Amino acid sequence: MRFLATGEEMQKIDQISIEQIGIPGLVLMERAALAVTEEIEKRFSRIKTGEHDTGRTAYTRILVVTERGNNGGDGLAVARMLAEKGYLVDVYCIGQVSRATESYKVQESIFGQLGIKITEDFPNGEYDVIVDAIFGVGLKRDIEGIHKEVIDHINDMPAYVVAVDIPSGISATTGRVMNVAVKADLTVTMGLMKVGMTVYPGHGYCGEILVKDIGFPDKAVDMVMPEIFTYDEGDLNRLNKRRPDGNKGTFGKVAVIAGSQEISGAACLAASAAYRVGSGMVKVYTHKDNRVIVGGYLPEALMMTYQDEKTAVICAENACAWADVILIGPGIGTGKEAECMLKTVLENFKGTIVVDADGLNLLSAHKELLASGEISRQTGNIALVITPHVKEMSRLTGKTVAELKEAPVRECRTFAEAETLVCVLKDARTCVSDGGVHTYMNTSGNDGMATAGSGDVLAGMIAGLSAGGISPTEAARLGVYIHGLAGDRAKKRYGKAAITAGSLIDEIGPIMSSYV
Ligand SMILES: NC(=O)C1=CN([C@@H]2O[C@H](COP(=O)(O)OP(=O)(O)OC[C@H]3O[C@@H](n4cnc5c(N)ncnc54)[C@H](O)[C@@H]3O)[C@@H](O)[C@H]2O)[C@@H](O)CC1
Ligand SMILES: Nc1ncnc2c1ncn2[C@@H]1O[C@H](COP(=O)(O)OP(=O)(O)O)[C@@H](O)[C@H]1O
Ligand SMILES: [K+]
Repeated sequence: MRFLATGEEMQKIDQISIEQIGIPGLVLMERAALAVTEEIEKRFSRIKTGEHDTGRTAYTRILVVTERGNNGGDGLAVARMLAEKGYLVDVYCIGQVSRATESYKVQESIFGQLGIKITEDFPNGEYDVIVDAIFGVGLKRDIEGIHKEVIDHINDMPAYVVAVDIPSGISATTGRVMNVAVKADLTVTMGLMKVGMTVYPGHGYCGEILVKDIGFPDKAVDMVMPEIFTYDEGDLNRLNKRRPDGNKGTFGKVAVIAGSQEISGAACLAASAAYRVGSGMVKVYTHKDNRVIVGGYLPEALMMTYQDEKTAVICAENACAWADVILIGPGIGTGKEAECMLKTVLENFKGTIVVDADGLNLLSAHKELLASGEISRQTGNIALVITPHVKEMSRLTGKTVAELKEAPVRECRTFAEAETLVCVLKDARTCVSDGGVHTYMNTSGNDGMATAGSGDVLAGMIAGLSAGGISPTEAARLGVYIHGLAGDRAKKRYGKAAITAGSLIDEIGPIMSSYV
């Protein structure tokens, strides 16, 4: 588990490290600069290769662009370190002298001692590398005037761009482009990954991202305790180990209420995904027209079918009596039969319910259903997990898609807290909240997963993990994380464009195998 810091949280960590714990700011700055310098050295040697036969030595030319904040201070230290190593370095500083921070001034005075010049006009030369040290986490408002001109100019140049801490112009908190932003090839960020570099559009401006430890003490991070966290591969050990003496009842029974007269695939995908995360038994409740298709796709699935409202309710009642976890919604439509089944499940089931897709559209149209079982949810006896994408969330909350995209973490958490449920707000970066202080933000996966049925697979995975005995919140986080990893494996195997929902299911086993 690793924290992702907002701009404000990172500045607090900085401040506590320096002012309360006593680590000198310049020590942190030198370590930040060293980290950037080393990465440039790895990629560009001092003398350019392949140009010896011209008869003269060609040196790598580097332009460092700074403001007079501490990000600029990092930049000056990078310029000095590279110049000491023999690179040809020019430094261009924007900004008023009066705004210089103390650490910037120290770096500037070292420059004076060494006789390195800082220019106050954008140099005309050609550069191999540009180091962007204009703004870091201190960026506050939209960028205008000379700063905008300089950033536009950097983006027009053919050089390789290295951003110090974060590309200038990206909000470290929201990932928003503050009017204009540097498009980096590499971003070397200090201490913690920033939220704004994880979400879009910010992520798209970072290029390759490296997080460097520059000595912020854990104590400072613990004192701030950032609100957002993500998982990496080490977190797969949160999965339950399978019991060698277990039987199919031990590993959980999942009811998948999915599909309708017109739709059969959703039930197949969700049920199959529930099996692949380890469920002992999966029973599909679907329209009778789907019996042959589901049976053919997944002979392992148990099945019960309905053909009208009355038999739909019987199906839902059977699921309530049989299952440990019920997934309801993929492809069920929004007709009377679907509505009756959802109502029956929400009012009667005493376990974890996962509601997806059409189930969510029905909830939007019948908000009173959200209240059924809320008291039992408050006491922790049962749980409700919802998996809306932003459009479905918009229908549920009445907020616009733009409003939700502006603050997905806040919206996800607020809704989860207000309705006592686990909310999985799906997008390119999916958030999971159970209303608690900390929100999970997923960082696995890729745009190849924007393919029909991908959400059905996720819903089946969450239901299956939860039936295996993992708490609903953890099942939602791990489900989202593994779903993304499956997307990343499928991307390597087939290429992004060729990923299908079915190909995601095939990747689940290898991901889980070493941990379960
Ligand atoms: N405190 C320290 O000594 C350390 C700071 N570090 C670096 O310092 C950065 C943060 O430094 P600062 O807090 O000084 O801020 P920045 O260097 O990010 O920003 C510079 C200044 O620009 C001004 N500004 C903000 N938005 C503007 C806009 N739209 N147009 C014009 N001016 C604007 C702000 O007033 C700010 O003081 C980090 O990102 C990191 O790179 C790290 O080196 C670690 C150590
Ligand atoms: N650009 C993207 N990057 C990463 N994951 C994505 C991206 N676009 C979609 N996804 C993921 O794919 C899934 C799509 O689910 P959903 O919208 O419900 O599709 P469907 O209804 O077709 O199954 C979600 O888990 C979502 O997070
Ligand atoms: K920067």
